[in-house]
Amino acid sequence: MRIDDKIYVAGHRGLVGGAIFRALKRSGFTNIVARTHGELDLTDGSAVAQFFQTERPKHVFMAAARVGGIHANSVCPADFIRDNLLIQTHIIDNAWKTGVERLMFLGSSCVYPKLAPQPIKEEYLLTGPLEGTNRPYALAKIAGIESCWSYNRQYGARFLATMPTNMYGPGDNYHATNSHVIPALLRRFHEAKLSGAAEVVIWGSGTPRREFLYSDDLADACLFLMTLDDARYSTLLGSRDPDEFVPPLVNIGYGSDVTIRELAEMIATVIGYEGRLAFDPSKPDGTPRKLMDSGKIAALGWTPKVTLETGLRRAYEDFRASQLRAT
Ligand SMILES: NC(=O)C1=CN([C@@H]2O[C@H](COP(=O)(O)OP(=O)(O)OC[C@H]3O[C@@H](n4cnc5c(N)ncnc54)[C@H](OP(=O)(O)O)[C@@H]3O)[C@@H](O)[C@H]2O)C=CC1
Ligand SMILES: C[C@H]1O[C@H](OP(=O)(O)OP(=O)(O)OC[C@H]2O[C@@H](n3cnc4c(=O)[nH]c(N)nc43)[C@H](O)[C@@H]2O)[C@@H](O)[C@@H](O)C1=O
Repeated sequence: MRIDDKIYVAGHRGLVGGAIFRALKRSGFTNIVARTHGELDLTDGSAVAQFFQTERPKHVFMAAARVGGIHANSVCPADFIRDNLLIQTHIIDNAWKTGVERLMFLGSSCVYPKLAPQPIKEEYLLTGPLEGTNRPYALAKIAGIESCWSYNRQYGARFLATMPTNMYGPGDNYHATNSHVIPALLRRFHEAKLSGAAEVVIWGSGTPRREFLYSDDLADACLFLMTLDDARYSTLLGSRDPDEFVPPLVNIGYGSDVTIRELAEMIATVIGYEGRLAFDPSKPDGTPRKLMDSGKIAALGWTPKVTLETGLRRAYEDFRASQLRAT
């Protein structure tokens, strides 16, 4: 990627797309194109075709998707599989048709089997059943990986799929029920502190383990991969032989995980909440553990910088700023 190449960031107002957009600006990239959801609905195939024909970006970061936490995935499975299949199919196909040179598709660690051995290596994809709450979303993401691989094999495209772990950071979705665990608990503990509530209820048993990566670190990893020299980038693009199971896939994780109880305790400390923690077993736990093996990207020279404690403090500042903006 050269500094003046035209780069399209899909989903640039989201958690991840926003971080990628900021990282590109910080790194001096001058020709970034972006559209809000209102300006370009990526589920509309002809609008997407028109956009690519007109703008002709050279590189694409695909951070637009229907995204949500365990509850949103459980109650809207049709929306998650439909929108994600449509968005990614339209972008990938039009990127190929208009000669995009490098494209990064963002999947998620939920593509791996529910009971995959830990830490999860890229090669564990499709080796076992998926977790139920997010199977439709995960299957769409697996189709995205297979699409990148298929376009690489059939058309010589150079599309790469990255699988980030659970993320958090500035601009997150702080909705009380549809969000991921970190933004949800930042809100809940903050409100409990303000109201003097004696306890905060946390969904599930508190025993599932999760690996959390700060969004600016993920953006840094995405730029790192997209700016690799051709020789090293080419090693990531998957096997030419469909029987050799090497998809164009790279895990991006933090390197260690915590239980949801430990996470809640950290958030309580960051916020200064001193009441009790209660657990609600009627809510789903989801996958028991999904710690990824990020050895492939580490071997290329990338590691994360922001610790979970620092990231949680920054995320809480962002939550408070978002509250002030809303008043
Ligand atoms: N957050 C996480 O923990 C993780 C995220 N990921 C992946 O990272 C990527 C980005 O996720 P994240 O930033 O968290 O999600 P967000 O919900 O924060 O952002 C998604 C963005 O996509 C846009 N978008 C959604 N639907 C459409 C559409 N039909 N047309 C145009 N734009 C659309 C949204 O716009 P609007 O809000 O206006 O609808 C929003 O800007 C996704 O591919 C996700 O799977 C992977 C692992 C973990
Ligand atoms: C990124 C990832 O995000 C989702 O998968 P998930 O890892 O289960 O993410 P989550 O953040 O929603 O929950 C993590 C854990 O935390 C517990 N938990 C406690 N209290 C709250 C709570 O208040 N909200 C939420 N959301 N979870 C809570 C919750 O019960 C679960 O055990 C998928 O959509 C999937 O598609 C995906 O890719």
